[in-house]
Amino acid sequence: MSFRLQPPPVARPNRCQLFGPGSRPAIFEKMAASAADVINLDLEDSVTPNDKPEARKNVIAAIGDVDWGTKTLSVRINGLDSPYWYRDVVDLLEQASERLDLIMIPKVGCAADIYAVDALVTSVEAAMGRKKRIGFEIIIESAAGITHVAEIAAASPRLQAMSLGAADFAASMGMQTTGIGGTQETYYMHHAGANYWADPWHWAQAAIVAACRTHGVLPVDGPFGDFSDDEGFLAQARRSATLGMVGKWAIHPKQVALSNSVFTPSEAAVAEAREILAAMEQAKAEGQGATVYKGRLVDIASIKQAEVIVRQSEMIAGG
Ligand SMILES: CC(C)(COP(=O)(O)OP(=O)(O)OC[C@H]1O[C@@H](n2cnc3c(N)ncnc32)[C@H](O)[C@@H]1OP(=O)(O)O)[C@@H](O)C(=O)NCCC(=O)NCCSC(=O)C[C@H](O)C(=O)O
Ligand SMILES: [Mg+2]
Repeated sequence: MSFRLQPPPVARPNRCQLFGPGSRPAIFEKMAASAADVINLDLEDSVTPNDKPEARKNVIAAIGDVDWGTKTLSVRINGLDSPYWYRDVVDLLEQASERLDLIMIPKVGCAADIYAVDALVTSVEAAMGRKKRIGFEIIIESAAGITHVAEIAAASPRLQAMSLGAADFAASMGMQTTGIGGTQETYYMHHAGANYWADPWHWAQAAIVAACRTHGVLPVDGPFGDFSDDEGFLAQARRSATLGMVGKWAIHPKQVALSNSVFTPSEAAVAEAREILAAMEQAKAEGQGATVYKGRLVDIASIKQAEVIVRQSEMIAGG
């Protein structure tokens, strides 16, 4: 470990973030009744320009009126390249109840984007005498965003989570696909007459996880567009979890249970992690830094790996 310790991220469950357009208030109660840990009411790309003012009003009313239980409640504002974002921030912080937890900033390209929103949020919060400090979550979904991901992760103490937005990311990168996440038919290796699919999102996810873990931010996988493909969603989510991401978006309610199933450590995984911790306690008592568990090496690093799983499960049980 470096002299600089890796800061822990905020301790709250973030296994699934369920999205819904702010222009569709009929689904807000259904979102609140879902098993998602985080609710994202959208003012950005799922809302047409004509509907933006009405969507803003719907969202502001729903923040106070709907019973969101213990969920983390987030609103995705419009991008800084639009004429809408400042009004989103001002109206939300002047009019919405203190139940609002987070603002999600889309299409972040550099740390200064977050600085700009932070300055406006800080000013309106102070002017309104708001007691609860709003947190931020952001989306990496452009070539600039992934290039500057490390400085973005360090940009504000308000920053709690960072997602990969596969659709805008693919567009910004000029990728030849209209798919949102998951396997891409044309991304494969060919060997001895057979095709082997590779994962075009892997490098961006790994960069996001590294930046987030360095700065104590939760790394989250974004949308999987084909909501009729459960197996495809599960495969994508399992890869993300294996890389260190803590959760995934749902763009349809049927994806919530899938996401929760992947990002909740299984009983077997937790039991094994506890056994590894016990085996290492025993090894320590015998003056050993390493031992054998089920025929494989476990050592001091294994303690940290096992603790990740136990901590996740305890935090989810407590949350
Ligand atoms: C995708 C949808 C438009 C589908 O809506 P619909 O046609 O109504 O679906 P169903 O008929 O299958 O709905 C079944 C029941 O579920 C309710 N419902 C639908 N959607 C939601 C929801 N999001 N939350 C809760 N409940 C929902 C329906 O009302 C039906 O209920 P009932 O009649 O009582 O059975 C729609 O799901 C939708 O709008 N999804 C969210 C879209 C969105 O927010 N997109 C933005 C995020 S993704 C993105 O922005 C890309 C990213 O930035 C990137 O760049 O990668
Ligand atoms: Mg997007």
